[in-house]
Amino acid sequence: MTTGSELLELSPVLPVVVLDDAEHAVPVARALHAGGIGVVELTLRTPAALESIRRVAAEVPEVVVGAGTVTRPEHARQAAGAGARFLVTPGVTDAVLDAAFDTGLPFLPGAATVSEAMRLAERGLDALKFFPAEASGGAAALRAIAGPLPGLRFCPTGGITPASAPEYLRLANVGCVGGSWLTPKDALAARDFGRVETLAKEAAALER
Ligand SMILES: O=C(O)C(=O)C[C@H](O)[C@H](O)COP(=O)(O)O
Repeated sequence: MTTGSELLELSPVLPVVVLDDAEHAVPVARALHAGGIGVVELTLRTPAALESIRRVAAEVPEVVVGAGTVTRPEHARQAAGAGARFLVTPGVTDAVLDAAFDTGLPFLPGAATVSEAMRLAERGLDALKFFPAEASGGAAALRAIAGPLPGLRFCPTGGITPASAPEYLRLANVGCVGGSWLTPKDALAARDFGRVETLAKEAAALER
């Protein structure tokens, strides 16, 4: 996988995972894989994130691990150093964009408006994260954007549920959806990785 567009093809759902404990990283990645999902976005929101990326990259190579919540240039460099194979940002600044390009990794930059999407397209990007998806108009907004910007494809994320995912996945300009529902906080705290596997199975079966 070398481009953002290819990243969109890996799974109907890109699991967005917040880990408080790096000990959970490998069992979560294995549970997702057992459920049929071979990609995971570990968010850089917790002190455990970089170590978690390192562990999944080293111990679960069958899962493509990436870093989410890349909001500062150094995040991009740190994530690449830890072994992340892609980056996801909720939005962009020029510095974050430059740092993401510098890593050479595929990445999904966040955009919530037509103007933001056009700026990213000008930089040669054709696969974007639509964030925050539900709050920014949801599937109706993406349907409207497809008219003027037919060359762009999206991974809508933010407020998406198993119930709302199918409507997004039916859109021609949606490659996959992002969501945190596959790894509920209480399931992780209880080390209930079987639940993660079950949720992954249901997500992997979603049609697009
Ligand atoms: O951390 C980031 O980089 C973000 O941009 C936010 C996440 O993608 C969403 O918080 C996931 O959304 P939920 O599925 O609604 O929990």
